[in-house]
Amino acid sequence: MIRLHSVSKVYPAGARPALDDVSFDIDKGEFVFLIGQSGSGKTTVLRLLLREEVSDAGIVTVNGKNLNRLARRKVPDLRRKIGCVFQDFRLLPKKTVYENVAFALEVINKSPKAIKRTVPEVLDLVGLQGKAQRLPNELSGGEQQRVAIARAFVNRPLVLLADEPTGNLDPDTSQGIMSLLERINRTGTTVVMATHDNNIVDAMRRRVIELEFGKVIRDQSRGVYGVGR
Ligand SMILES: Nc1ncnc2c1ncn2[C@@H]1O[C@H](COP(=O)(O)OP(=O)(O)OP(=O)(O)O)[C@@H](O)[C@H]1O
Repeated sequence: MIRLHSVSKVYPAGARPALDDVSFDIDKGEFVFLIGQSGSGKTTVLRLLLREEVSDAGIVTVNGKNLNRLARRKVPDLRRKIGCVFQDFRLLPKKTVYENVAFALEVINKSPKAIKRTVPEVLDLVGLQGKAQRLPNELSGGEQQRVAIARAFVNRPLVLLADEPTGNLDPDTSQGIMSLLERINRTGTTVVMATHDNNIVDAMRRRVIELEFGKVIRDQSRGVYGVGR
């Protein structure tokens, strides 16, 4: 589903490469943690997968497409296959929960009928039944992240990328968000999550890819946060 082959990335203003000869494969349906200190390159990996950045060397492949060669007009198609969740939720503040999720379908021209059917289904899935008419600022952080996940997942993407999704949440709330991501993963969606949260990584025992100064220093199935360095 995802392949990085000898990928390097140097930002124009960057003193050293953000990624330096990084290679790994992620199969369809895997759940992978990307860990590493601040600045180790985790977000850069996610940005390459979304084609927000292009690698300087090596090949990035998503769903069989070489992103280095992907025409600009094909980028929206790629992004439709990838849902994204961030630490800071990024909801539209003046839209309700329902509208935030519906908007993700409106922009890809889904019919009003399909939207009416799908949005309540996905709000149910994330445990927000009954909160559809709330505004984001009327929700807790955990609930806001559930809306963000609903929005990312409503289009049934092949891949869900999550950049520190629990970074602003307390441990209990984080646990709930992780259960939800696991559920989404069980539907067959590949999940790649960048995180600093050692408790979560240790509890989940999923594949761990660790970066340090832009290099992969560990790639372990059923890994924990701090072992194997
Ligand atoms: N737009 C940019 N221009 C210049 N350098 C950048 C840019 N974005 C990131 N970098 C640098 O690239 C390196 C990798 O950054 P990246 O954001 O991928 O790390 P990260 O592991 O996600 O960090 P964090 O955990 O803090 O989010 C860092 O040295 C960072 O300073």
